[in-house]
Amino acid sequence: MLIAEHSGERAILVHLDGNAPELREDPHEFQELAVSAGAVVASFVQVSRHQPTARFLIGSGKVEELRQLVLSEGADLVIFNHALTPSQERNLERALECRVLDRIGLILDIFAQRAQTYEGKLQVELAQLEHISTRLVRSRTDLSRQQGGIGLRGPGETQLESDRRLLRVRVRQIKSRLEKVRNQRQLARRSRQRADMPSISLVGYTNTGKSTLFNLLTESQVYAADQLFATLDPTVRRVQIPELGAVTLADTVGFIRHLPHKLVEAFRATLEESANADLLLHMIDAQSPERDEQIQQVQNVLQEIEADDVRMLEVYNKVDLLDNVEPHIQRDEEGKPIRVWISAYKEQGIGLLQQAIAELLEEEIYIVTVRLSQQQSRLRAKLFDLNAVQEEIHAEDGTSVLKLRVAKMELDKLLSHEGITVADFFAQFAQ
Ligand SMILES: Nc1nc2c(ncn2[C@@H]2O[C@H](COP(=O)(O)OP(=O)(O)OP(=O)(O)O)[C@@H](O)[C@H]2O)c(=O)[nH]1
Ligand SMILES: [Mg+2]
Repeated sequence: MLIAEHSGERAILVHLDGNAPELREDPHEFQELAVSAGAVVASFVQVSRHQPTARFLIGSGKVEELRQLVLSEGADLVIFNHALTPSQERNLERALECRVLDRIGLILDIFAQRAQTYEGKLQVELAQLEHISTRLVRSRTDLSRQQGGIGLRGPGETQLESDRRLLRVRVRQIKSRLEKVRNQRQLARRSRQRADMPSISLVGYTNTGKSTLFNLLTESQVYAADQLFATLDPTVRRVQIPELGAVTLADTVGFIRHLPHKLVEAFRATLEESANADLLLHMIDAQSPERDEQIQQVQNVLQEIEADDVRMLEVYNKVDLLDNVEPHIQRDEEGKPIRVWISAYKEQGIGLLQQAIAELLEEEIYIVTVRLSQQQSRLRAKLFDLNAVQEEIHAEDGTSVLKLRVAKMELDKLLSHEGITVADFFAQFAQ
């Protein structure tokens, strides 16, 4: 299943044209996926087939053509740009005498190659095992039907039984390990929240430039490349936004259309970081011919992970490749930034982006200096409990001057417990 082990394998790509929704994949993206997995494209075959067949997905005449092509090209594997059922995959492998991979297997393979962290690796392995296990179950049914079942509990089936048992054990093991890692990550997230820094998550279709922007803003060196799914593991860094202060910025895995459901499941936990962010930066490749479709795909996934109600700023990237578009901020009727046009690569419009981020997040936090007397020691203690105090200066007259930076919601809650309105608090204490 893994292409990784022998990168540079020669692959024949098969893409079906058709009207059915599951056939509406992008042939260009398919090539990029295959290359991202390390395959050498020996041949690209476009098959027009309005009614995919159950046995092979494609017609048997086409299967024969493909078999010839496998021979003449000396191909190592044939990759389909669509989901194959386990039995289609097996029928094709037999007929073509060659390894066959479907779209899900291909994406899983790329994920397996890219995963860096312990958690990422576990997630991919889980998705792969689950992908394999459906295939094992089906082959057992096929086998018993073929052999009539009676007296045929031969070694084949025993092997399958024990394979399945091993799979189940491994799946359980991975799930419990994942649970542990996730608990740790949640703790880390809580402590970030306690530090009371607004959090920003970069989301978007794969290859739109998220990591390029991340590196630029955080002055770090996350892997950015002209490959699909260059980033798999979320990276979180602290960065200073002028006019705003410190925030956390997370780079995340890129999305893709028809992301296999198993993978959305597997990466749910990491993507959920995005659902907890104060602001999403939705990176968009402004010059992609597939731009609108990609935006829609990302919206769908955001909905699935329940992050669609998080405040969002669209970042139209790669303006350097567009004619007649300069970096700028687009605003809604109320004047709120909704879209920023930039080039992360050429470092154009970055100041505008930071400005738009500051404007959007400023609404969420108070940054204010207050002077409290000794009578307000209780209030002072509560502000410290909230981690709202960035700096304290004790004045000679016994008052203390506090530099506050606090989420609006949290301060509102605290003050209402204390029986003070926000307006009164500012009127009495703000400097
Ligand atoms: N021309 C141009 N290319 C860009 C720009 N920003 C990024 N790129 C290129 O786009 C490609 C993808 O960039 P990445 O930053 O890896 O994209 P990503 O969104 O992190 O991709 P995944 O991690 O795969 O989701 C790289 O080749 C970048 O050099 C830009 O503003 N202009
Ligand atoms: Mg990336």
